[in-house]
Amino acid sequence: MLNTWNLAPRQIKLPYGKVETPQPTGAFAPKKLSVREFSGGTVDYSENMIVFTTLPPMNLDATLDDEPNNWTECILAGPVKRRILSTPGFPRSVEKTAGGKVNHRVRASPFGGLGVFATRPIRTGDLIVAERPLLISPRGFEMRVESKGLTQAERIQVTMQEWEERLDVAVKRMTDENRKVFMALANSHTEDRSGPIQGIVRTNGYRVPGLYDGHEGDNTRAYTAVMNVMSRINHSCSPNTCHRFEMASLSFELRAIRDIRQGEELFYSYCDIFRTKIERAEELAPYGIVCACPACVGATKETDLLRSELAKRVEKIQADHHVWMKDQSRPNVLAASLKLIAEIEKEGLSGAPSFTSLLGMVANVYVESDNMNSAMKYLDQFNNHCRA
Ligand SMILES: C[S@@+](CC[C@H](N)C(=O)[O-])C[C@H]1O[C@@H](n2cnc3c(N)ncnc32)[C@H](O)[C@@H]1O
Repeated sequence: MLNTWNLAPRQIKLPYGKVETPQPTGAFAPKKLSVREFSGGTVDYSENMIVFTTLPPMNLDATLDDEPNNWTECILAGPVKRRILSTPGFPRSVEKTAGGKVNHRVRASPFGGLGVFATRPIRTGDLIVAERPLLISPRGFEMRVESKGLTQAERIQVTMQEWEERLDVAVKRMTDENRKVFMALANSHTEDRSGPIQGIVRTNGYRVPGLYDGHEGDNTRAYTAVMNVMSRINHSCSPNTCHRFEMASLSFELRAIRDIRQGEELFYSYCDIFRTKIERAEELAPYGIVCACPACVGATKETDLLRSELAKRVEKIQADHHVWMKDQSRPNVLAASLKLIAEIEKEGLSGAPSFTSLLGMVANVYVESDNMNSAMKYLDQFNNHCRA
C-alpha cells in the first residue's frame, strides 16, 4: 500500500509535557491520505513515496503457524523496502535462546508500570530475547511546509495529526494479536497532543540501527521500532542489557552485558550514558522520566567525569599498551587497566565497548607475562563481552 505524501527533510522537534496551545481550527484540517494499492512483493518505488507494507510479505490467509517469528508492520520510504528485501538471507529466522528456554517475564516494576525481569540467572553475552518489531515507522516528523497562516505550534500540531492518521493505517493493517499487544503498551505522551498511536511510538520506540533514508547519520531520516517484550524494558543509566538489530531476520536481539541474577530487573539505556547526570536528565525529559537509578541518585563530579572522559582514558591506555607491546622493558598497563575496570564496574558501565578493550589488554599482558590462569579468566570475560 502506498501513500504519495512527499518526504520533506525538515524534522520537527516534538513537544512534550503539558501542551496548552489551542487545537488548530477546522480550516487547517490534516491533509487526507492519497493511497494506492500495490502487490506485497513490489520494490519499484520512487524515493518520495511512503510504503505501508507487512514484512516478511504475508499471504492473506496466513496464520502464526506460517510465520512463527511474527510479522512487522512497516511505514518505509520506497528504497528502504527494496533494501530490506534484498538483504542476503532475508527473511532469516529469529535467533533463539539456548535450548529455547524463556529467561524473562514482564511484571510490575518498582519504577511504576511494567518492567521485564530475569526468571533465571543470565550470563554476560547470553541472549535474553530476539523479536521482530510490531511496527517500524519513520523516526522524524516532517513539517507540513504548505500550511500558511499557521503559527509554528499549530503547524506542528497539524503535522502530528497527519502522522497519527498514517500510523493508524499501519496499526489497522496489523494482525488482531499484534494490534492488541501494541495498543496495550505504555503511553507517556497523553498531554502533549500526540495521538494515541504516536504516544505509544514515542514512549516505546527503539531507533533501528542501519535503517535510514539517504545518508547514514541523518537523524531526520531514521526509523523507530516498537516491540512486544523489549518495549517493556525500563531505563537505567547503568544498564544490564544491550541490543542490536539484524536486518536479515528483521529482528532485535537483547543480550546481557553483565551477569544478571534471577529476579533482577532488566534495563537498557534510553540516553547516552557517557554524559553527565545533567545532560542525561535533559535527554530523558521527553520520555517523562526523572531518572532515579542509583547512578543518578549517587552522581558526583567524579562519576560525571568517569563517564564523559572514559573513552579518552581508554585511548590513552591503549596507546601505552602498544608502546609496551613493542618494548616490554617499559611499564605495562596492568595496574591502570585493572583500576579503570574496577571504576567502570562500580559505576555499572560494563556494557561500554572500551570496557571490552580493557579486558583484552589485561588478558594480553597476562599472556605475555606467562600468567595463563589470569589470562584465561580475562579472556573468558572478554569473549562473553564480545558476544554481547
Ligand atoms: C518503554 S516504556 C517501559 C515500560 C513501561 N514501564 C511499561 O509499563 O510498559 C517507557 C516508559 O516507562 C517509564 N520508565 C522507564 N524507565 C523509567 C525510569 N527509570 N524511571 C521512571 N520511569 C521509567 C516511563 O514512563 C517511560 O516513558
